[in-house]
Amino acid sequence: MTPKIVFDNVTRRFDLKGGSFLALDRFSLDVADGEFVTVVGPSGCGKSTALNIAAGLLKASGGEVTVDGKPVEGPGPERGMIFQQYALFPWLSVRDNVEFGLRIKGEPPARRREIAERFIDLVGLGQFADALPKTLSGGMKQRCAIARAYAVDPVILLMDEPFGALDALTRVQLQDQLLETWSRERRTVMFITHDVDEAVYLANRVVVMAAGPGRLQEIIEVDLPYPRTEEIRLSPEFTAIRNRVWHAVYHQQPAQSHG
Ligand SMILES: Nc1ncnc2c1ncn2[C@@H]1O[C@H](COP(=O)(O)OP(=O)(O)OP(=O)(O)O)[C@@H](O)[C@H]1O
Repeated sequence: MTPKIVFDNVTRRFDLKGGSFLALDRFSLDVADGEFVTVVGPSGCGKSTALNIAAGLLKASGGEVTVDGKPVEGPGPERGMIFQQYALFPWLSVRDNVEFGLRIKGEPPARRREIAERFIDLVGLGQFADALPKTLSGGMKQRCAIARAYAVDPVILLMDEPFGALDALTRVQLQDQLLETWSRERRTVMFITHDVDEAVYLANRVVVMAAGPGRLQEIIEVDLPYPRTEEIRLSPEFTAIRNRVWHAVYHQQPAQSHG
């Protein structure tokens, strides 16, 4: 089967005074349709750079990203992006935030409302549909951002540390909610995190990156069944995979020099 997203030797340099900085060096990865891939690695290893190139927010200096075989040339409605900072419109209610993308898509009002309600319920914000973002907790805002991203029906979700700013309990709840939504509304997900447990708990595969320059280090299969549960999280099998990922992230060899 053709992969959904292909990173083919993607390189990104940033211009600096007196030269350039290699942020991502020949990064290659295939993400299958419906797959949940998490990306971990030390700060500065190019995780966001890679994701932003796939989102079409940043251009590659070399190589390319394709989605369904077509080169990414800019943002597109089939790719939804969720950031750590919730990026909600503060003057719009939860419902209007979720409806926003549908409005741009040209959905008629009744249909917008119906879709928005479904996703607001799905993330457990049914009672807060009329609330403004400033009255919500961080976790609720992030659930609203997830509902908004899902509502426009992107086949791909690109998530950059979406739970990074949340407390541990809310984080675990949102992980379960995201997996539940993912299993119902099957999407291809690429999810950046600094949290090794989160990376293993969510993923089919964990992509470990290395810094200096940013590159692919190792891909680790997570051979654990879905639905993921607390039992799985506490199982020796989970711990074994977590330890492998931990080792790959925290005991990296320096890059081999290449001309
Ligand atoms: N616009 C830019 N100009 C110059 N350098 C940049 C720019 N954006 C990113 N970089 C550099 O590229 C490298 C990779 O950045 P990136 O944000 O992709 O890393 P990351 O792995 O997502 O890091 P973190 O985990 O800290 O968020 C970093 O060293 C960063 O300083």
